[in-house]
Amino acid sequence: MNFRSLRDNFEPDCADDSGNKRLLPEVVMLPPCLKTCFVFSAQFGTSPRKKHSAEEEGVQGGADVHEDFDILEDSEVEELFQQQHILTKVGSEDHRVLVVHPDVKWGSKKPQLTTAELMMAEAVGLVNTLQNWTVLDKVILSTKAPDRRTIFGKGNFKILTERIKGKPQITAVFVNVERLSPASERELEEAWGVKVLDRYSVVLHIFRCNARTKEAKLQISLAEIPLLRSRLKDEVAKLDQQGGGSRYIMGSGETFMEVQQRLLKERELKIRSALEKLRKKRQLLRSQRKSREFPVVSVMGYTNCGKTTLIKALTGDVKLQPRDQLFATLDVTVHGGQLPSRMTVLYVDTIGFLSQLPHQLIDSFSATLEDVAHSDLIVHVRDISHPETLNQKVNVLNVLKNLQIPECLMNSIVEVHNKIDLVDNYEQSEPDAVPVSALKEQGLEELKQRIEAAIVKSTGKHILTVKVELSSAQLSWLYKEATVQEVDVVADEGTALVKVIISNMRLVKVRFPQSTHSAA
Ligand SMILES: Nc1nc2c(ncn2[C@@H]2O[C@H](COP(=O)(O)OP(=O)(O)OP(=O)(O)O)[C@@H](O)[C@H]2O)c(=O)[nH]1
Ligand SMILES: [Mg+2]
Repeated sequence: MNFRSLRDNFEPDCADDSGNKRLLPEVVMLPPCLKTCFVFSAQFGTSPRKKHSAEEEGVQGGADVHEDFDILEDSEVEELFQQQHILTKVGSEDHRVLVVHPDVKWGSKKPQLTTAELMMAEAVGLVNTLQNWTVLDKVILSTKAPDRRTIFGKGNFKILTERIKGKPQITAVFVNVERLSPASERELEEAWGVKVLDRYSVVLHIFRCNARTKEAKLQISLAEIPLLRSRLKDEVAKLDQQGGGSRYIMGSGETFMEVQQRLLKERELKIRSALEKLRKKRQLLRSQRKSREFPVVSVMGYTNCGKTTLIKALTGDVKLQPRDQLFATLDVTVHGGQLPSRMTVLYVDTIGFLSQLPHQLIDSFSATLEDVAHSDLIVHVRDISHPETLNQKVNVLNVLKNLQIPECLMNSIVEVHNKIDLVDNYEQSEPDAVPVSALKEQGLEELKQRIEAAIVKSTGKHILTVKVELSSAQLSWLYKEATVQEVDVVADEGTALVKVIISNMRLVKVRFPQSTHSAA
């Protein structure tokens, strides 16, 4: 018996004690491959048929979940997202870039688990992610003290300067360090006569180009505040040298610096309060999802490892658009999918991680990542074909630790080795990892089974089949309290075998016979 006929057959049973017609299980608006099945909501009510679609809960569809947030005007967000003049140095123009990687060979600043060549490759990848930006030249130069203003010692600095001067086509130099001080940036720009960028400004620029939703735009604007602050200090220091920065502005009783700082503070407060509004909405969506008992699976991993592709393969959501680009996904989006036992889960697509991503950048995205701490399971996707796959794993786990993810979630992470199609003779090095190719849709059934087992464990759910008397209220109780997966009516007995997924808490209340009981 299929679910549609079930729904038709059992409609008369769905009246509550007061005689009101109860809500029937609704079709959840899931991706096309799932549309044929019904998800029986635990939501019964006395109100007229109120549709509880997954879309209402922020489940996609593909369209951007946060676009539905109507609590903030577009113009309000756009105003806050407008690039500030102190930051326009990255601007909208195209760039021909020289990438320089300072290689620290000794001491505590020497990077572990990676090489200068791999770090250079990642820096080049960042530039190539930007449309119309090209890498014209690249060079690795050693340095003992990357913190000094000119990054390099005299000899290497001279070599670099000559190289830049010898290529007049170069419009910008990307120094692959986390953050340059404004004074250092200014000194280098004066010496080289071109724009000088660090990792923070390049990543921020990528974020700016990829931001689609209000939340992403606000988070980026927030991440820019520290940059604005340090640049402001530098500008004022420059003005002071010319004898102007600390002067009072006529009639205001404030110096130029004080006015600018006040404006910046006001801007920061506006952004934070706008983000807080979105956060409240997010909390609401989260609690709605919880009350519907859809388990939530957060899909995390290094940028470009294939998170979006994997969710697309698991859910069939054709609107998802994986891209060979760093930070293609900047917004947390939620997509419904089904596990082997027909349990519906919500996959959360998240922003990717990057090594040496400045903390302030991560902090500004922490509200987005708040959802992760509230999920039932984390799936950690790794690009197993990447030469730095191990380093990337360490990086992701470190960020997760810093996000204060509950220990039980950290201990139950399902690790996925993605892109096995790109590895010749792939051999599983870590027995607990699940090998897949999200692109070629290989290994997905095994992965779904692993996810299901982990979800059942983490949520304390049970999958069981119970026998119900059709003349009693047992069936409607199950519809209300559990996820009904299958109903087999034994017509001459007046009974039905009902396969359900039920939480531990509700299981205690089940008083009718269980024919099979698989606490999976
Ligand atoms: N060959 C191969 N390519 C894959 C596989 N999975 C993903 N890709 C490719 O890897 C690139 C990145 O995929 P995405 O799914 O956008 O990666 P992501 O982790 O969501 O990236 P960000 O959102 O930028 O962090 C795309 O070009 C995908 O087609 C796979 O299993 N095999
Ligand atoms: Mg993505």
